[in-house]
Amino acid sequence: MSFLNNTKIAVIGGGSWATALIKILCEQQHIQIRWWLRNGNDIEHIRKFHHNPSYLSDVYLSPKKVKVFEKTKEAVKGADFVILAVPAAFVQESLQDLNESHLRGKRVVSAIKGMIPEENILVTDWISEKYKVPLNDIAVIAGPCHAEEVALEKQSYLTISSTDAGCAEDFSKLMTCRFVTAHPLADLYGVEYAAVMKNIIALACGITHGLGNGDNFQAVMVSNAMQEIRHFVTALDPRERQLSTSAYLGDLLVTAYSQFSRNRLFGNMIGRGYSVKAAQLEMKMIAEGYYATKSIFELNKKLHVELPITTAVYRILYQEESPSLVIEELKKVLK
Ligand SMILES: NC(=O)c1ccc[n+]([C@@H]2O[C@H](COP(=O)([O-])OP(=O)(O)OC[C@H]3O[C@@H](n4cnc5c(N)ncnc54)[C@H](O)[C@@H]3O)[C@@H](O)[C@H]2O)c1
Ligand SMILES: O=P(O)(O)OC[C@H](O)CO
Repeated sequence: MSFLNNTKIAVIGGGSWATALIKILCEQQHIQIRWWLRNGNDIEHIRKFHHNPSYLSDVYLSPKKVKVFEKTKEAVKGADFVILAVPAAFVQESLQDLNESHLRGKRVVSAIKGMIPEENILVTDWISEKYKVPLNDIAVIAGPCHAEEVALEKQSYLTISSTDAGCAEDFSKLMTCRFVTAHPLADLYGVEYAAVMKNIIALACGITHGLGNGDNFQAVMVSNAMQEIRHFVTALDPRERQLSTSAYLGDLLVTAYSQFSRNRLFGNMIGRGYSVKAAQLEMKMIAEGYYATKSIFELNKKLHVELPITTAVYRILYQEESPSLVIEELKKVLK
């Protein structure tokens, strides 16, 4: 019997990505999914009707495979893998009832493309420091993949990155199904930082589009962004990496250009004149790039890497500078 049979997976989070990941996992024949959501009404609804009423409500969630829990402690009980799929800003609050013992012996997979705000550290580092999970038992899910397209069963690709090849390979098998191909990769930090930074770039693309700039300028910004990502990631973790592959460039492209991108949508509202508060209130979904901008900007105070796009977004979001003036200045430094 392969390890895929009867694998128990806890999923933490009730948003679109958690729902999409559960849909992918439900493609495995013998699997037990233990799902924690914070919203009690959603829990009731899923138990009764087998759909998440708040996100991707068309997705059927097989009751034979999916059990829903009110408490995180219950959800992680006996799990082989624990997937974290809440926005980074809420991960501490979501896991507050857990201690080291609850995650002992389990592999933890972060599906989060963000950093812990205030601490400015990667989610994987936070998990390994706070819960003493060995780094080799930690992985991240990356790649150009929107939950909305998973719901529609559109062919998608994921990258599972870990410092441990076995951990990445095992989890890739669980994530591969009729409409998803998952590949393992051994670049935990590179993949995770690139995923955080692409959200800032998508926000910048949204801002410039909202201001009336076109595809020509966006193409220049995306290509400059790859340099920005390369320099920053290399300063933190120097090594050979193929940044033109889907885990890095692919993810940046889908976020920068897709109609489904939360970060681009959020930026677009800012470009059209919304305040940060108004844009956040208007969106039911979370734009990770808002928090990431501050974390990367703060982290860079020690590294001093040239980050013109991130700096421009920081000035607009956190220093309330005029989007049009900041983007006009940015145009002078991009090549
Ligand atoms: N949606 C995607 O296509 C996609 C793809 C890849 C990665 N991700 C990543 O997955 C993570 C989750 O994003 P998502 O798209 O599922 O989010 P979402 O915007 O669809 O849903 C918002 C989530 O935030 C939770 N939330 C909102 N306010 C909260 C609060 N005050 N306290 C605690 N939780 C709160 C909601 O319960 C819900 O789980 C993010 O890091 C995102 O970058 C998303
Ligand atoms: O494109 P966004 O801003 O919705 O982010 C979602 C995912 O990170 C895409 O891979």
